[in-house]
Amino acid sequence: MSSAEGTSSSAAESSEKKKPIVIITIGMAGAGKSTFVQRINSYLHSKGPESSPYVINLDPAVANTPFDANIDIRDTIDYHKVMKEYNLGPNGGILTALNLFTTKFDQVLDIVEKRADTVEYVILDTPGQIEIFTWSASGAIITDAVASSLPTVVAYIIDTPRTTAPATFMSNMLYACSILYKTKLPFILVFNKTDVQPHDFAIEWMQDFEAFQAALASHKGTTDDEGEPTYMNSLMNSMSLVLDEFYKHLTAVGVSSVTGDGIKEFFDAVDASRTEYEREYLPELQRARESREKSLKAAKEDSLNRFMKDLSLDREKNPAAAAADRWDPTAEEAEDEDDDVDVNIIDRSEDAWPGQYIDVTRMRPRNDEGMSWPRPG
Ligand SMILES: Nc1nc2c(ncn2[C@@H]2O[C@H](COP(=O)(O)OP(=O)(O)OP(=O)(O)O)[C@@H](O)[C@H]2O)c(=O)[nH]1
Repeated sequence: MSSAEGTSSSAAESSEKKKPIVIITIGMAGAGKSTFVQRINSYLHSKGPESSPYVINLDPAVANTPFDANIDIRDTIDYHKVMKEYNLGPNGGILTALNLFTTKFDQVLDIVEKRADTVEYVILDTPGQIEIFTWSASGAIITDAVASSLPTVVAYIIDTPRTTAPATFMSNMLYACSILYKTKLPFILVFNKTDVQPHDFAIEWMQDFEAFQAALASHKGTTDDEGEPTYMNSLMNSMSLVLDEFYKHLTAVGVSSVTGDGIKEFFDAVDASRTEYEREYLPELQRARESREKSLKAAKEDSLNRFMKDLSLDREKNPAAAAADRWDPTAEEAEDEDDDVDVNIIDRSEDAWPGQYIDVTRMRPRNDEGMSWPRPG
C-alpha cells in the first residue's frame, strides 16, 4: 500500500465510524491457534475496555478455551450428542456440528452487526482440524457471509519450530496458497512460537528463492544413491519459483503467543489489510454478485421459455383439450394460482434464512433441546 493511498483512505474513514475488522484464525492442529487468540484478546483488552474484541468460537470439540467467547458454538450444539445421534466419529461430529451451526449463522451475523459501532475487532476461532473449516461448505458459507458484511482478514497460524525443514515449509506455504486462492481475502502468515524459533529463515526463503533452493540442496535426503536430485527435490525447486509470485500477496509477521512478542506488528498488518479488502475483495464481491444475478435471470428466462414451449406442444398434440382449457372470464370458479410460472424459481440469496429464531447467545450450555435440527432417516 502506498502512503498516499493510506492517508487519503484514513482521511475519508475518519469522518465516519470504521466497521470492525474480522480476523479469521486458522492453522494446523497444535500450531498454537487458541493460545494466539487468547494473546490477541488480552492484548486488545489491555488497551482499554473500548478496544475489547468480540470473540466467536467455532470449535465445537474444544474442551476449554483460554479466552471467553462472546458467542460459542458449544452453547448451541452439543458435539457429543451430535456424534451419538448421527452415529459419527470425532471429525464427522465436528463437521456436522459446524454444518448445523451454519444454518443459524445469519443470527450470529445480526448480533455482530448490532455491535459494529462499539467493537473494533471480531475474532473467529475455527476448529482445530483445519480442513473442517477450510474445505467444508459450512466453512466457505461462514467465510463468505462474514466477508460480505464486514472487512475480513485471514490469519494463518504456523508452528515455526516445526517448519524449519524446507519440505515442511513448502507444504505449509502450498496449503496457505490454496486457502488464499479459495477465500481471496487479505492474508497474514503468522509465524508463531518465535520464542522457540525465530522466523528469519522463513522470511529469507520467501524473499529469495535461491536461499530456499540452497537450503533444500543442503538438506539431507535430497539426492538419491547416485547423487542425483530426488523427484521431490526437483519438484520443490520448481515450486519455489511458482510460490515466489504468491509470496507477493502475503504479509508475514513473527509472533510469540506465549511472550506477546510481535502482537503489535500483527495488528499493524491487520489494520493495513483493511485497505486491501476495500480495494481488491469488495470490487470482486460486487462482480460476483452481478454475475450471479445475471445467471439467475438467465435460468429464470430459460425455465419460462421451456415452460412456454411445453405448453404449445401440448396444445398442438391435443387441440380439443386446449380449447376446453381456455380461460373463461365469466366463470365464477376460475382458479389461476397454479399458473404462476415464477413459483419454482426462488432467489434464495435475497431471503432470510428459514427457521425459528434462536438467540444463540442465551442458550443454556450444551443443550440443544427444542432445536429443530434435521434428523437422520
Ligand atoms: N513456546 C511456545 N509455545 C506455544 C506458543 N503458542 C502456543 N504454544 C504451545 O503450543 C501448544 C498448542 O497450542 P494450542 O493453542 O492448543 O494450539 P491449537 O492450534 O489451538 O491446537 P488445537 O487445539 O489442536 O487446534 C500448547 O502447548 C501451547 O502452549 C508460543 O508462542 N510459544
